[in-house]
Amino acid sequence: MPITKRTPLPVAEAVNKIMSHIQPWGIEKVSITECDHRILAEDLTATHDVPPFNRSPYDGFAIRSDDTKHASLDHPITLNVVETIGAGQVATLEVKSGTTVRIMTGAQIPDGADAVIMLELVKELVNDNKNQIIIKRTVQKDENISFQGEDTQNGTLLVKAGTKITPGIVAILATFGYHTVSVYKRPVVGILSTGTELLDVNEELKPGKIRNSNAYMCAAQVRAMGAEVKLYQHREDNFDSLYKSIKAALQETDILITTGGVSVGDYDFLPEVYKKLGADVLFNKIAMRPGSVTTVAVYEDKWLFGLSGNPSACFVGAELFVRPVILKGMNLLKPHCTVRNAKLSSDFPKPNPFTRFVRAVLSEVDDGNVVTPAGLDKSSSVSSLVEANCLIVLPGGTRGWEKGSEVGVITWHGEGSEWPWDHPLFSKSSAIRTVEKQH
Ligand SMILES: Nc1nc2c(c(=O)[nH]1)N[C@H]1C(S)=C(S)[C@@H](COP(=O)(O)OP(=O)(O)OC[C@H]3O[C@@H](n4cnc5c(N)ncnc54)[C@H](O)[C@@H]3O)O[C@H]1N2
Ligand code: MOO
Ligand SMILES: [Mg+2]
Repeated sequence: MPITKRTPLPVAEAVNKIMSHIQPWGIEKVSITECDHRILAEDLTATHDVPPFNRSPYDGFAIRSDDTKHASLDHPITLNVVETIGAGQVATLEVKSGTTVRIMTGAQIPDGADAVIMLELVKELVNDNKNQIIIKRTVQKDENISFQGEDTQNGTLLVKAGTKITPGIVAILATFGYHTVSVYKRPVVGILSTGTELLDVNEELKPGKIRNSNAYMCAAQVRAMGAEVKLYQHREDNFDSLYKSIKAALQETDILITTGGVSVGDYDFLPEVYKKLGADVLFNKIAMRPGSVTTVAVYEDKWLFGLSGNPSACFVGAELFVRPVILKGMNLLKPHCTVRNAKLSSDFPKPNPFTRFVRAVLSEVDDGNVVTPAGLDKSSSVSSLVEANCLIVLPGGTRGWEKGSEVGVITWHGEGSEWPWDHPLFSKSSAIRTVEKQH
């Protein structure tokens, strides 16, 4: 018989419990071509100045500015072109008074030169078989020179460990010669859906059956979190087969997410599976909606997430609880969902005995953020997940919220947050009337 008596834990305590069990996933070296979106396990410090030498930002002529001191429309000056260099070439001659080196963008400024004049601003001619230029204006010392170190100086800390690698960071890696880089390992996350009613995506509907959407949804969420997914064939609600499949999956995964079978029904076998495994169940009831039956357990050095079978509850469980385990284990500085504040665009009249996470659409308007509940607010809803880009967080013990209320919002987009739960995000409104908390 399933365990029917459960004590709901406040969300903050549930997240806290999880955080105190997280171990780092370890470090590995990966190639610069394979490091996108990975989390840096080392600080990136400039190992030389950028640019490493003074260079020309234009196609033009490297000159001595002093030569142009008296140049004007009425008194043009003439310089002899002694050499031509492109980027990657270094001049062999020094620029002496009366001479110039034709220089292309990116080439090192030749010795003797202290300025560059653009091609368009000179007149070129050949005189007596010699290439010459005529300049009709003065050029200041240091004009049009990109100086060594003006971008970055040797020794500057550019990116801290714990940062997600972006294309810009890849440019930094390449600039400083990192063909491999230390990153945090990605945990292998197994996903195994349970339910006799489940069909695979390629199967036709049959009476009483539905297609398994949770596994594919969770896989997409987990990949977006940067972990590796191992998708298992869904299983029927049969204790022996579930126990065997879960035990086997735990051999090859760091985290095993199951969906469904975690509540108190006759065919909800996950609680018994945890028992037989001897897993340490951190909690099996949370004071939240949806996803109140979300169960998290640790077994040896593995994690078991028993997410609800209801699609929206499953989605919320993954964002709230799986996300920080994956990301904190990679030492990401901000492993939780991003936190925002917004104004509610319409009444939300439902009472909230538990903290409620309402799927919603957050949009920025001129005078701040506005948030609108998305679609059917039932934990079984799948359609409300289409538009939703955030969850409104409504504290437990309230009877409903009026349009215009300031509410806290969390979103899986954005930079993440360090710890969204230790201060109330939430939400002031004259509309709140508190109710007795129900368990
Ligand atoms: N007497 C009680 N009944 C229920 C309680 C309770 O406290 N007492 N809790 C309810 C809540 S809240 C939720 S949420 C669900 C959770 O149920 P389970 O996690 O045990 O999930 P199942 O029973 O297997 O399925 C629930 C629902 O979701 C559908 N489902 C399951 N797997 C998938 C999938 N992979 N893809 C799409 N849809 C899936 C399933 O067909 C059911 O409709 O329990 C309530 N009951
Ligand atoms: O766990 Mo249920 O999703 O609270 O409805
Ligand atoms: Mg059930």
